[in-house]
Amino acid sequence: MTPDRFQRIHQVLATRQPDLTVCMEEVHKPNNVSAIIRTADAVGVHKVHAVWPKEAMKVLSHTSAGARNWVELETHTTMVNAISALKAQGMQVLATNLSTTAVDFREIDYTKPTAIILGGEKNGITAEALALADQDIIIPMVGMVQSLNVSVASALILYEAQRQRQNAGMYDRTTTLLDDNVVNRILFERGHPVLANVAKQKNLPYPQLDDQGQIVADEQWWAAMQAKKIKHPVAASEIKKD
Ligand SMILES: C[S@@+](CC[C@H](N)C(=O)[O-])C[C@H]1O[C@@H](n2cnc3c(N)ncnc32)[C@H](O)[C@@H]1O
Repeated sequence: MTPDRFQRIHQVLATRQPDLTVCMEEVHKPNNVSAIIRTADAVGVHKVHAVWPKEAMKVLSHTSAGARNWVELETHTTMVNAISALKAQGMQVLATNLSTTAVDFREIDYTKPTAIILGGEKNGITAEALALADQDIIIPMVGMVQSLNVSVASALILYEAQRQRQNAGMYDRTTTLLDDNVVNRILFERGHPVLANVAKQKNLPYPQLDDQGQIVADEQWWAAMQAKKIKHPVAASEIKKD
């Protein structure tokens, strides 16, 4: 990994907001999923959540957009599971809902740990998710059309969150809030993609990286690589043996 690339990844990770996320409830159109993930990346969301309508969506979502390489995706089998996981992380859960009781999305304090639930294209958010959420929010509309596209709605809300967090200095960081193990994994997968693929295919643990993002292959890791007869030329050149 070049020093420039390492610096760039480092800067991106420093501005990640682990306590801001979206949860897609049965959003099924790949272009919408991609657009939501792309906006999430742009405002510094580290991980998005989803409950997919069909099993097949899992594969689809994993191959959707370039931004998917930078934003983690956690899938849940039900909204009950998803919302309880988000609440367990201390997040306020906001349900985007086209109802008269929902509050204007700009009235919310997004500097608090926040998860935004987005509903499916056809049916919107389910009654189950609404019952579990802490608050309904709405983007006011005065036109003839009843609703916005779900990815547009997510972008408007995420950018309001970004604006508030920027004003609060929450992006002015030089070190990341993410866990060391998560940072190590991201730096390895993004900084050494060929070798990371080999490690994934061969089911090998990831090596530790030094403070410049270079691989430090300890004896055990090196032995595991040798045992699997890994001879990939890039792999060999990327490893700094202890
Ligand atoms: C196309 S809309 C779903 C419309 C659906 N017929 C309904 O009644 O909810 C898809 C999703 O986009 C989001 N959305 C669209 N317009 C919105 C608005 N004005 N306020 C808040 N969320 C909105 C919500 O997450 C919604 O579930």
